[in-house]
Amino acid sequence: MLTEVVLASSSPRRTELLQLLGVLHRVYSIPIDETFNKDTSVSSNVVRLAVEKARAVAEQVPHAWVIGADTVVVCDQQVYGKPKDDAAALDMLHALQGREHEVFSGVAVLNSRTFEVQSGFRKVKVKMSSLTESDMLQYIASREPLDKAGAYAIQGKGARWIEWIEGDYYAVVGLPLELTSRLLVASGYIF
Ligand SMILES: Cc1cn([C@H]2C[C@H](O)[C@@H](COP(=O)(O)OP(=O)(O)OP(=O)(O)O)O2)c(=O)[nH]c1=O
Repeated sequence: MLTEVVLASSSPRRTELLQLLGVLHRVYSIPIDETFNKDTSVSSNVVRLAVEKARAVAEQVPHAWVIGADTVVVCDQQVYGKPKDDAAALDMLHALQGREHEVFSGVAVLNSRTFEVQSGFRKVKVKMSSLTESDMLQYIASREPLDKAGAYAIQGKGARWIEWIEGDYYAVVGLPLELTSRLLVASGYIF
């Protein structure tokens, strides 16, 4: 019998999104090495990292559904995670502005009693409008880009420059909710 849901994430957005579903949970995050493996696809990397985040927590928490997730932005075969500083954020915004790119979000639900895993990913196309140099510098000065993959937040001030998306909005924010619900149900969670 599993007794609780644990979100293995330090992202305040992910806990807010999980709350939208009405899934009571606590947050417990253990940092892992998030280095991408260049020999495998982006989708398999985000799924692997989601599983690793969940597994690290599952080792400490018995009898839980442990949820892990990972989100990256891809443009021109370049993979963008969270920028390490302002200069990296500026480089990312330069690369993405005026272009279409893809957001990949992997999710894993791990049963910490059996270590059985349900996992998957969502890919979303996003079109960002053109930004001036001053738009980018002002946006970085707001600090919003610093903890976001691709250096923007669709759910924040970055929304000013999102022309359209094709796919699950919640996957861009960091937790695809339809997929997460499906994985929870497949793991025996009852809504
Ligand atoms: C593209 C985009 C990303 N993001 C966020 C979602 C994720 O929090 C972050 C990507 O980094 P992740 O490494 O996926 O997650 P994290 O470091 O924030 O949290 P943890 O690893 O502990 O789970 O970027 C947005 O909030 N809005 C957006 O529009």
